[in-house]
Amino acid sequence: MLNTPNIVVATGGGALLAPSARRFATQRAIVIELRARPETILARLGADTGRPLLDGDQWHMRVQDLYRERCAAYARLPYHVETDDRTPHEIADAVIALLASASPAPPPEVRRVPVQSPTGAYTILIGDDATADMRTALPDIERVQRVAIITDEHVAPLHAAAVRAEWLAGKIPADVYTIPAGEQAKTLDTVATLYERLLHDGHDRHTLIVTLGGGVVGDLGGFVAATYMRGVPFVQVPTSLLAMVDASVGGKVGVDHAGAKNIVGAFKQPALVVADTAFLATLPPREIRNGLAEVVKHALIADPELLEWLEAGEWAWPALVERAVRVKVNIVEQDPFEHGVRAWLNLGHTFGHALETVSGFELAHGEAVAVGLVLAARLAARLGMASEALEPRLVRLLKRLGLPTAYPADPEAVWEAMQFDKKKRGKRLRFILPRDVGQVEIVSDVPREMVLEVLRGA
Ligand SMILES: O=C(O)C(=O)C[C@@H](O)[C@H](O)[C@H](O)COP(=O)(O)O
Ligand SMILES: [Zn+2]
Repeated sequence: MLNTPNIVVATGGGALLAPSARRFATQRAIVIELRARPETILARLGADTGRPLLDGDQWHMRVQDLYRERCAAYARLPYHVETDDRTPHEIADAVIALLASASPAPPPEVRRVPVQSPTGAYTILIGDDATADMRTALPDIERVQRVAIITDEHVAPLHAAAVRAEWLAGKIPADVYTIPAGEQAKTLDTVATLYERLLHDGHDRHTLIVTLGGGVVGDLGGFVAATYMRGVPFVQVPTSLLAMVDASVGGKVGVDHAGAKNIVGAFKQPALVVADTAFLATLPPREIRNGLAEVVKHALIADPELLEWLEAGEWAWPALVERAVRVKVNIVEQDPFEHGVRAWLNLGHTFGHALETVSGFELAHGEAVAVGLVLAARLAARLGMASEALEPRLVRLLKRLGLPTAYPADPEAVWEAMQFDKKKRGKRLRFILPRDVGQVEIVSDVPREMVLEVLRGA
C-alpha cells in the first residue's frame, strides 16, 4: 500500500507501535503523529466506548494507560502535529504545511559487534532504533514459542509496549513481568517471584526471556534465564547507558545476597544484545552519568583515544557505545570466565562494590565505580606504579562528567565490605590498578594500612 504514490493512510494507534513496523513505514512514507492530550482524546470519544481496547467500566483509566504506554514510541515518529484546541481544518492546514518540506526517513545505521563465547557466538546491535532488528537478528527464532519480557517499574511504562508489540508483530505471544526498580530489588526473593509467575503462566523451555532495562534487570533477568528450567535463552535489551556499554555483554548474571554485591550468579551468555541508543533520550541524567563511569573505566583499561573523546566532551551515542563495548568484547572473548584478564574489567570495583554496599546503595553502581577509579589511581601512585598525575587527570574528567570522586565512608567499614570481593585469593585481596591510561595490572599483597590510608584520602 505504501508504494502507491500520493496516498493518505490513516492508521490506528497501535499500528506503528512495533519498532519494525514504524521503521518500515517511516522509510517509505511521511509519517505524522496527530498528537492529543488524554483529556482531548477522552472528550472526543464522548460516549463512544465501543472501541475494542476500551471495553469495560475502566475505560477512562485505560485511555490514560494507553497514552502513557505509547508516548515514547510515538515520540520516535519523525513528524508531529499538535491537535489539541484545533479544528479539523486547522489540523489539515498544519499537515499540508508540513508535507511541503517533509520527506521519508533515511535508512538507520545499526552497528553490529560480533562476540565469540564458549556457548556460541552472539551479536551486539547498536544504534538508534536497533530494536527494529531484534527479531530478524535473533538466531534460531523458529524455536521460540513465547517471550517473557522482564523489566522494571521505571522502564515498563516507557518501552515495554513497543518491545512487546515487536514480538507480537512476529506472531510470538509475549508477557511482561515488572519488578521494582533499583539495586534493592536485585535479590533472590525477586528471582523466586519471577520463577513463580513464569510457572503460573505456563512458560517452558521454548520461552525466550527478554531483559528490558538497566544493569539490575539484565543481571537479575539473566540469572532467571540461566536457572529457570535449567536455562532458557535470553536477549538483553539494555535501556541504560551502563547496561549498553557493560552489563549486557559478557554473560555475568546474578543477584546481591547477604550484603554482598553479585554474590550469587552464573555465566550465561545472551543470544543477542540490542543496544537501542534512542532509549538514552528518556534516561535520567544521573543514569547517563552512571554509564559514563564504566565508559571511563573501559577507556582507562584499553583505549586512550576514548578517554580523549570524553575529555573533549564530544561524541555521538552509537559511536561511543560501540567504542566502549569493543573494549569489553575484546577482553571477555579472551577470558570469558574471569580466570585472568577479565578481572581488568573490575577496575574500580574492589573499592566500588564495597562503597556501594556501605552507602546502603545511596551511591549508584557507576557513581561507586567512579570513586573506585580515583582510589585505584591513588593506590597505584602510592605503590609507585602510576604517575602522581593520573589521579588529578581522572578527577578532572569525572567531575566534568558530573560524577563523584570521593565518598565519606568509614574506611574500616569499607575494608570489611571489601572482604566479600570475588577476586580474592584465599585471604588476599586482589586489586586492578592502572599503570597508565590503556595499561592495567592485577596486584595482590597490598598492605591493609596502605588501603586504609588511600581510603582516608591521605
Ligand atoms: O563483566 C565484568 O567482568 C565486569 O567486571 C564488569 C563490571 O563493570 C560489572 O559491574 C560486573 O557485574 C561486576 O562483576 P563482579 O564479578 O565483580 O560482581
Ligand atoms: Zn560495573
